[in-house]
Amino acid sequence: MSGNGGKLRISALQLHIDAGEPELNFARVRSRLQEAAAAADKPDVIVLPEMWNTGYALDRIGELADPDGERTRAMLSAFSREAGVHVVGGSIAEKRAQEVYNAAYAFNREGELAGQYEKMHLFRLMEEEKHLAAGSRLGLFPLEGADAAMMICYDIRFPELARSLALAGAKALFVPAEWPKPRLHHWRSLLIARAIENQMYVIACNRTGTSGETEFFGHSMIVDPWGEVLAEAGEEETILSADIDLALVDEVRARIPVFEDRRPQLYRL
Ligand SMILES: NC(=O)CCC(=O)C(=O)O
Repeated sequence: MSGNGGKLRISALQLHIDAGEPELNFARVRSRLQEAAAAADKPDVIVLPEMWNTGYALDRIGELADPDGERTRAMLSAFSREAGVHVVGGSIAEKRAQEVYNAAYAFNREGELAGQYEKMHLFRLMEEEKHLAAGSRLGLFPLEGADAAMMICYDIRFPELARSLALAGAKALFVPAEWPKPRLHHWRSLLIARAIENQMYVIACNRTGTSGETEFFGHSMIVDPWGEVLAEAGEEETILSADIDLALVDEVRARIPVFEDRRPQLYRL
C-alpha cells in the first residue's frame, strides 16, 4: 500500500471530443491535463475518456489512429513524469500492424507505462466490430502498491470481466467511456452494480458533447466499494474529483465476505 495508506485524490477529465480531429483533441487533452495538475488540491490520478484522439470517426480510423500509440504514449509519459501524477490515459485508436485497437494505457508518477489494455468487447451499435480488433488480455496495473484495473465503456455490461479483475486483486476499476444518450439508467446502474458486487472503487470517465447525430451525456462517476456515488458530473465539460481510500475495499470485503462465500463450482459460465 502507498505511503499515504491508500488514500488517493482522483480527477476524471470529462471532455468534448472532436471526431476525426486528432490535432484538436491532443491540444484539448494537453491543456486540461495541465489544468487538472495545477489545481490547489492536486490529484494523484487523472483519468481520460474513451477514444479521445479520434472519437468515433471509424470510417477513417485506419488513417487517423496513432501508429503503435507512440505519440500518445510520449505525451502521457512526459506529462505524468513532469506533473508527478498517475494517468489512466483513457483510450485511443491505436494502429498496430494492420489492425486498429481501442487501447488504454496507465502511466505511473515516474512516467513509466504501468499497464495497457485493448477493449475486449466491441460495441456493435457503434459498429466497432467492423473497424476495430478486439483485445484479449486483462488490464491490470499497479497503483501505489495496490492493484488496479482498466476496462472500456461497453465492457461494463460484462460482469465476468469485472469479477476476473477483482479476483486478480484489483481494488479500483477505471472505466474510460464514450457512452451516449439515452442509456443513462444503464450507465449509472451498471457502474454502481460493478462496485457493489466486486466491493471495489469504480471510476468512470465519460465524454460529453455531440458527434454527428449522437449526443453524449457525461455523468462521469466515482463510486465507492459500498456503491455510494462519491461524485457525479452533469452533462458539461468538467474536472470531476473525489478522494478515495483503498483500505475501505479491505474493510468492506471483511464485513460482507462475498469473495469467501462464492460457490464457483456451481456456476455455469
Ligand atoms: N462506446 C461504447 O462502448 C458505448 C457502450 C454503450 O453505449 C452501451 O450502451 O453499452
